[in-house]
Amino acid sequence: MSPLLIWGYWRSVLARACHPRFSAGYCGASGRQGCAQEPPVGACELRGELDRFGGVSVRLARLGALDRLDPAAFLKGLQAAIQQWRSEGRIAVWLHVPILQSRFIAPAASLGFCFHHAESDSSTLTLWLGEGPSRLPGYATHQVGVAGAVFDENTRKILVVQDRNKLKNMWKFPGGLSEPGEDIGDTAVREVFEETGIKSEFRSLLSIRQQHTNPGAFGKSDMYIVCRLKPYSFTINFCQHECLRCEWMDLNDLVKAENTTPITSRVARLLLYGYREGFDKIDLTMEELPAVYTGLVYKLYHKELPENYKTMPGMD
Ligand SMILES: NC(=O)C1=CN([C@@H]2O[C@H](COP(=O)(O)OP(=O)(O)OC[C@H]3O[C@@H](n4cnc5c(N)ncnc54)[C@H](O)[C@@H]3O)[C@@H](O)[C@H]2O)C=CC1
Ligand SMILES: [Mg+2]
Repeated sequence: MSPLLIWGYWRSVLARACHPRFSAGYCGASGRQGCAQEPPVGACELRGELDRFGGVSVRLARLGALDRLDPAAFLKGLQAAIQQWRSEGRIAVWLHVPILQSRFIAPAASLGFCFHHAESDSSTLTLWLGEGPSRLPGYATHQVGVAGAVFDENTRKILVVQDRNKLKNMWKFPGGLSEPGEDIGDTAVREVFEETGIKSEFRSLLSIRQQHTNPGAFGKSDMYIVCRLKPYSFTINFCQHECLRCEWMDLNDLVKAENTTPITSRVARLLLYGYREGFDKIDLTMEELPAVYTGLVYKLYHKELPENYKTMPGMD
């Protein structure tokens, strides 16, 4: 296909996207106009989608002939489409760009698009078309780190490490960054095992620290959560890449230690309190509950609620 023909093809795709039919239905929607009613074949996968807030989502991966379209032609097409979307009262455009078609990012940016977020194989740009400042939600704002305070009640020992590659050698709890879709407790158990070789199980959540403009979080905010874990193996086999030292330390010694971080020292005191007065004083325990609308489940963490309070209909 000549560049002109390709452009003609793509323009017709955009025209289809801009056509009132576009605003009346969208691919995959259980609405008035399903894909089956939309000639020609393939048109529905080439169209943008209208979201429930009045924004338009355009997925370049679905526009096949785009492989051979040059950025200047894309710029013109996008300009015309934006004009159309404005006239239709659309509030925003979401442009999803596969990494191999990143040459379209600069033309989009020249029309006012900004990065919203990127995944490993694509980026998403947005353009606000509505009144006033953008009301589009931002992307992820925090990195989540989780540490495991592995405490052995029988010996009163707590598992601590010193990180390699740190300027100061401070005792701290083993831990690391949560992976996408990973439960907090699972992160703690996994990181403890990877860094120390100790097997453990989740007991409770003890503390949450929130810190902004964290250098370790690429300047974003950091949420650092410490969990109480119960060990069921005791032989240390620590990771030489990540840790310099690892040991079972008497909890009292950690409370008194000077070469430790403030958060470790505070959580050590919390554990000592729980050990002496009962862990129910310090534990936020976890329960899995069903999400009302999505059919998914979630984990809820809070102080233990007595059984009769869980089921009681109300209070006078
Ligand atoms: N107060 C405390 O006791 C401390 C809390 N934290 C918190 O722990 C969480 C992160 O835990 P980590 O143990 O750091 O994560 P992690 O256990 O997932 O380890 C990160 C790994 O990535 C490596 N790494 C980091 N940046 C790198 C780079 N630019 N190039 C190559 N390798 C790199 C590190 O050497 C380490 O091996 C965060 O939430 C942080 O705020 C971290 C240190 C101390
Ligand atoms: Mg770590």
